[in-house]
Amino acid sequence: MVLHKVHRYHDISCGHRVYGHEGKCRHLHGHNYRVHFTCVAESGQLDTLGRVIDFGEIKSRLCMWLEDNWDHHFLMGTEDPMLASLLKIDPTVVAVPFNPTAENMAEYLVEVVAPQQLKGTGIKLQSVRIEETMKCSASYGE
Ligand SMILES: Nc1nc2c(c(=O)[nH]1)N=C([C@H](O)[C@H](O)COP(=O)(O)OP(=O)(O)OP(=O)(O)O)CN2
Repeated sequence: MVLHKVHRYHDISCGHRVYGHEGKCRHLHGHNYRVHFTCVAESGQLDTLGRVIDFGEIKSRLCMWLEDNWDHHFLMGTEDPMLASLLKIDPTVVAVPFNPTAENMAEYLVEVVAPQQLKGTGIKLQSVRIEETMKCSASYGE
């Protein structure tokens, strides 16, 4: 099937640690993440103006979710034993239902966040790619 794809990225800064990591990533640290969103529509399914979705809608529905929920927050998995102590120190720590690797963050954005944020638009978020550093990224999607 031939698809139209539109892309937009957004930059956020987050703290995290990878609980159980064999090396230095088990320590508290942070990244300047670049999150790439890709939305799709089938050929013939563009809106009356010829768009998959307006770029501004990706910004307001997906990029702003990142800005409001993850940017300048510390992401910590609910299974992480340090979560309770950290929440006492800073209640803005965000408890996420996964170990916050780039892979799990991308999957959560596609499977949980996008269906809520794009509800009513008929648009599907096909994939997310997260650059954790300029050298390393993970993607999830079709
Ligand atoms: N598949 C994944 N591997 C790793 C993840 C991840 O999300 N998915 N995350 C990390 C850490 O968060 C770590 O901070 C990044 O690791 P690494 O690239 O090793 O660290 P640097 O960018 O500092 O790389 P150097 O070139 O060694 O300085 C680890 N792995």
